[in-house]
Amino acid sequence: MNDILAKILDTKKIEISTARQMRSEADLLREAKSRKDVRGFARAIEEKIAQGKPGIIAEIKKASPSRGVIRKHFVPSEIAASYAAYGATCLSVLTDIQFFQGSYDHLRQARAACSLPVLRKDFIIDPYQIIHARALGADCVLLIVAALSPHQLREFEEIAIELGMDVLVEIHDRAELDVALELHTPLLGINNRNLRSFETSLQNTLDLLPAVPPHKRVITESGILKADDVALMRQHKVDAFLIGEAFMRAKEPGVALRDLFAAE
Ligand SMILES: O=P(O)(O)OC[C@@H](O)[C@@H](O)c1c[nH]c2ccccc12
Repeated sequence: MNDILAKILDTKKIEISTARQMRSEADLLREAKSRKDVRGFARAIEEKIAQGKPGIIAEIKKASPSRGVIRKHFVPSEIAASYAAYGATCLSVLTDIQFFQGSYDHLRQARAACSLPVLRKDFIIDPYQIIHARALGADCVLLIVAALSPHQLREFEEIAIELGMDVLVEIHDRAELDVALELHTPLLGINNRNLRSFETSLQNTLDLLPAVPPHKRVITESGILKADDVALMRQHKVDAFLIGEAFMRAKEPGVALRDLFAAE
């Protein structure tokens, strides 16, 4: 696996073993369980869609391996407040340090600045990170099928649910879809960006749609940049979106969100 995802996952292993030395899993678990402040992530999306509006997960990310630095003026609390003011449904906050210039503090600050449910956006390969997510305040975790075995996916979903969080399972192709369908979560993210090559095509969501059973909530992820992209997805009954770059490049991210969905 000589690709970007493989590099990220190798780095994660080191990050996690260092984190474990700083703080034990048992200690983290105590903190995670003592928090009684979970915000319903999946529920927020369903409520929006029930009102006939799109569910919008607005992402807070400073940089990415494919784009470099996306946003120089980066204040997570300001961005979160702006998203909330202009109608975002949920937040997604990158906590990966090495490749996305994220941080745990970004998540804490963003969540404290609004009342929206928050997804910890990271590459989860160890239960420690799920427990850490809740200790930080996350309401949902991302599980990437390309990064995990079917056994790990089931085990990790269990741990997240046990802590009261929702799970967004991310797929990229048909084989991954079949694995994801074994999980309980209704939230199915179809990434238009291949995490191995970083190429993006919205056609990826459209191609996989017919194979998705009706009880799953499809969230189209990555590469949604213009109103036409939103319209194309809505025509195909895709009502939930995960969008980062298009908002992060704008002066006022919330305004960009409102404008992108002005026709909806
Ligand atoms: O910035 P974009 O193209 O709107 O994409 C957002 C989000 O989908 C993307 O950041 C993403 C999707 N899956 C991921 C997994 C890890 C890191 C990042 C991601």
